[in-house]
Amino acid sequence: PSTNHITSRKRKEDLEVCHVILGELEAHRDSWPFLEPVDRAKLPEYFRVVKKPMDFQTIRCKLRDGRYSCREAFASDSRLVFSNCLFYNEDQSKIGMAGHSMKNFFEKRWSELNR
Ligand SMILES: Cn1cc(C(=O)NCCN)ccc1=O
Repeated sequence: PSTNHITSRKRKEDLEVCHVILGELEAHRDSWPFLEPVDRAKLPEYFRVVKKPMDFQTIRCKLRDGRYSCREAFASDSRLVFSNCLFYNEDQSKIGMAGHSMKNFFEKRWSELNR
């Protein structure tokens, strides 16, 4: 029971950190390309090249449904949003620049909350 108690407290702390960061990502001025899944109807080729699409709405649903086992699983989905973006978009494009901005913001806040 004691180890389970620790893991459940740790898990609660992990989920809290994820909620804080996700809220900040969603509220960021440069979040607009990432708030919802890329539109399959508008960009069919996107789904041919990006094997694991991810976005903040999907992350929000997974967090709400308790589908993140730990904070690192949340971090890896967050990083997937940014790596997909920088793979598909030119660095100097509007969406590419938003991706760099959001990636830098995430990594800064992630390191601050995990210090
Ligand atoms: C992340 N990402 C988003 C879009 C997009 O069109 N988002 C909807 C903006 N309203 C296109 C390419 C891409 O990599």
